[in-house]
Order: sequence, then structure tokens, then C-alpha cells
Amino acid sequence: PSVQCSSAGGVAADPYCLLSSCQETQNNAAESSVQMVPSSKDTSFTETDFKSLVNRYCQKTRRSHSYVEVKKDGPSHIPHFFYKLIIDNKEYPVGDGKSIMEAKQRAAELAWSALQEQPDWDSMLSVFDQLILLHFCINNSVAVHRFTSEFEPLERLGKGAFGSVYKVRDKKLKIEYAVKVGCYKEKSLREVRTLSDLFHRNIVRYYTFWMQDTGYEWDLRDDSYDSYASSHHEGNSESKFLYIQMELCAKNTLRDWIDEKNKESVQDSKRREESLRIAQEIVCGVEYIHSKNHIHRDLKPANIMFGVEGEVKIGDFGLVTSDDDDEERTVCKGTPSYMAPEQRSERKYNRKVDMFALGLIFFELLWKLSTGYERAKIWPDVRRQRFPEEFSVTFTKEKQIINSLLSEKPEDRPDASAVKAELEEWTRIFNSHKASCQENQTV
Ligand SMILES: Nc1ncnc2c1ncn2[C@@H]1O[C@H](COP(=O)(O)OP(=O)(O)OP(=O)(O)O)[C@@H](O)[C@H]1O
Repeated sequence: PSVQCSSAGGVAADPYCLLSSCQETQNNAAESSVQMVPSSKDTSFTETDFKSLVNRYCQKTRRSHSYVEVKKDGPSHIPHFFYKLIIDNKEYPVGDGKSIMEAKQRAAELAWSALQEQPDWDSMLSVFDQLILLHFCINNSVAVHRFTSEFEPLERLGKGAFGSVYKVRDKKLKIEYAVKVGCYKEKSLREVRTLSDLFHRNIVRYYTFWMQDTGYEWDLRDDSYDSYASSHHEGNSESKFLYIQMELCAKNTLRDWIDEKNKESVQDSKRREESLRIAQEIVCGVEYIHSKNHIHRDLKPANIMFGVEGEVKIGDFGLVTSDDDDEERTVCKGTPSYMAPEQRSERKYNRKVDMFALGLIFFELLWKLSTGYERAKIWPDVRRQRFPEEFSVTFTKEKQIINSLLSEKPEDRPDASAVKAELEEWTRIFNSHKASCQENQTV
């Protein structure tokens, strides 16, 4: 980044110029600090994080600060935001932007500029504090911000144990994607490694990943972005954030689909037909995952999404592992209510844990459970292959498949290819039966 300092007193908005008005020795220190900016840094994504800078400044000078929304303009699908920064009851100019984050950044930039024009600017911070701020600018504010440089964050889609998932638009391509942001741990690369190995219609498509020094937190209510980024940095300057760019799926997961269906008054044949289609697609995805020697380990409706054509997309590979028979596993990884019995208690298990979860998902797809209470009551029985009477009568064939998937012993559970074949055959029979019924009705 270019370093252009104005002469004593009036310091330019560039945060590197913090020390430009100090005495000569301090000036030298500043110059040498400025030279600390690595020349090899990829400046194409460089931007100054004024929000973090103002936050740091306020912490150092013990000032209170808050962002206040001034107004929101434009149509609801492309709103334009206006924010101002108030520091110790003093208001600074209004900044605007296409997102709240952008407007706050702009407001912080304007406030930062104004702050430096104050006559007592130099005396407000000790030289030491100025150096700390400068160091902060160099190490954080100008770190590569690939996420916000390449993408425009549009909304937060969800939050899980690993981090948050954002809907974003690629600024150049104008294409929307999902980007998952979380704290980097060696384990989290497992998801990236697996996703990059998988290419299938029923699996969330992975594009790329990268690491950044800064995290990103979308929070409309407060400024948790600042504390999120700085708290990770203060405690551990080595901490990194992992960004995973994926295909964007529909907002509603299979969990939402099931919940919606459960609100309908009757258990209709359309639900059965759609459930069979969804079940087939899930099993196709699982067959593929297993063919690549992976175990998903956390199959559940909340981790199953839909693509643009309504096709099933299996996601959240955070617990994926390789299906190596000899490997010792961590007990109780996954979501307890969908876990196979051996996954809850044993160190050795295999891909058949996914088949158990599939059995439970198939049951939930088909059977209307009106309340959480009803679900809680019935669930332990279903896990032990005990089904409601009416379910067994209405869904004879499906019950047979689900029953085999919920076998206590993993070796008694069919593999994905066998279930796929059975489901295909049953769907064919079911659809032709339905077509002939409809024909009889019209005649
Ligand atoms: N590719 C995507 N497109 C659209 N929404 C997504 C996408 N990936 C994830 N989401 C949404 O974000 C939410 C959280 O994602 P995900 O479950 O992968 O995060 P996580 O931190 O790994 O969660 P978990 O606690 O389940 O491990 C999901 O429930 C889903 O609603």
C-alpha cells in the first residue's frame, strides 16, 4: 500500500500516518514500522478495516462508541443503508453502503479521518499506543481481505458449530455462492478435502477454499464483527480463518420441508410420492459418498438441502471420515437422535452408520408427526424397529426397507446400492399403480 503522510499536525486519512507528526525519533520508529509492511503482500485484495481501527482506538483511549442507523433507502430487495458513528457523544459524518457492514465501514472511515484533524490528536495517544495502533493496522487492517474484496455478503444463511454460512455475490462474475466461514483447525480441512473429492448432483458442490487472518461476522444487532476478529487475534496472533466457497442451495433444508409437511392437515399421497423421490436422491448421494470410501456420519434433515431444480444436496461434511475398517473412531460423534447404536458407544464402526440415519430420515419423510411431543414419544420406538400400527399398514413396502435400515447389527443393514435399487423398483410400481387409479377415476 502507498504511504503518503502529510506534514505535522494534519495527518492524512491513511492510517499508516499515525506517527507522522511525532518527534524525529518517533518518526524514525514510524518509518521503520511502515517498512514492516511486507512488500510481497498481495495488494490486489488490500483494504483498510476502519471499523477495527476505530474500535482499537476507542479501546486504547477508553472512549465509548456506537453505530447508529440513520436511514434505509431503496426497494426492499436492494436496500441502501446509512450509518453514523458516535464516539463519546460526538457524532461523525454519515456513511452509506449496500450492506450494513459496508455503511458502518464507510462511517468508520469518515470518523477516522475527522478524528485525525482534531487539534489535540497527537496528545490523545501515547507514542506507545500509537505504535501499537500502527502495528495493528499493518498486521490486521491491511491483511488480505479476500472475502470482502471478491464477494459482496448478502445475508447470513445459517450458523453451526464450525461457523457461519453466508449467501454472497461474486463481484466480478455476478454469480451467487455460499461461503462458510469458521476458525481454522486442522480438523476443519477434513471437510474441504472431502468436498474437493466429490462431484455429484446430490452433493453440495465445492469450489475453493482459502485462509485469512480475519474472520467475518454478520450481526445486525451489534458490532460483534470487531470483537470476533480482534478477540481471536489478541489471544492468538497465529489464528486463521477458513473460508469455503460452495454452490448456493435453497434456504429451506429438508428439516423445513418435513416441518411444513407436518403442518398439513392430512397425510396425503403427494407426500408419499415426493418422499420417495427425495429418499432416492439421498440414497444416490450416499451411495456415491460410500463409493469414494467416506462416511458422512452426520446425516440428518438439517444437513440435507435442495438445489435450484429442487434436487437433493447433501451438505455439512464436517464430520466426514474415511471408511477404513481398522480405524479407531471417536465415540459419539454426530447428532445423537440420528446416530446408529454402535456410533454412540463403540470405537469401531463403518459406513453402515449412515444407513441407520437414512432409515430414520425415510421414516420422518413419510410419517406426519404433528408435535415435538409426539416425535419425542415415538422416536425411541422407531429406533428399535417398532412402528405405529397405521404406518405399518399404509406403508408396507417402505416399512420393510426402513426396518432393514434400522437393524441393530450393522451387518444386517443393506448397503446404499441395494436400497437404491429397491426404492427405484418400488417407485416404479407405486407410480404405475397411481397412474392406473387416476385413469379409472377419469373414465
Ligand atoms: N451451500 C449452502 N447453501 C445454502 N445454505 C447453506 C449452505 N451450506 C450451509 N447452509 C446453511 O447454513 C447452515 C449451517 O451450515 P452447516 O451445517 O454446514 O454449518 P456447520 O457449522 O458445519 O454446522 P454443524 O453444527 O451442523 O456442524 C445450514 O443449516 C444451512 O441452512
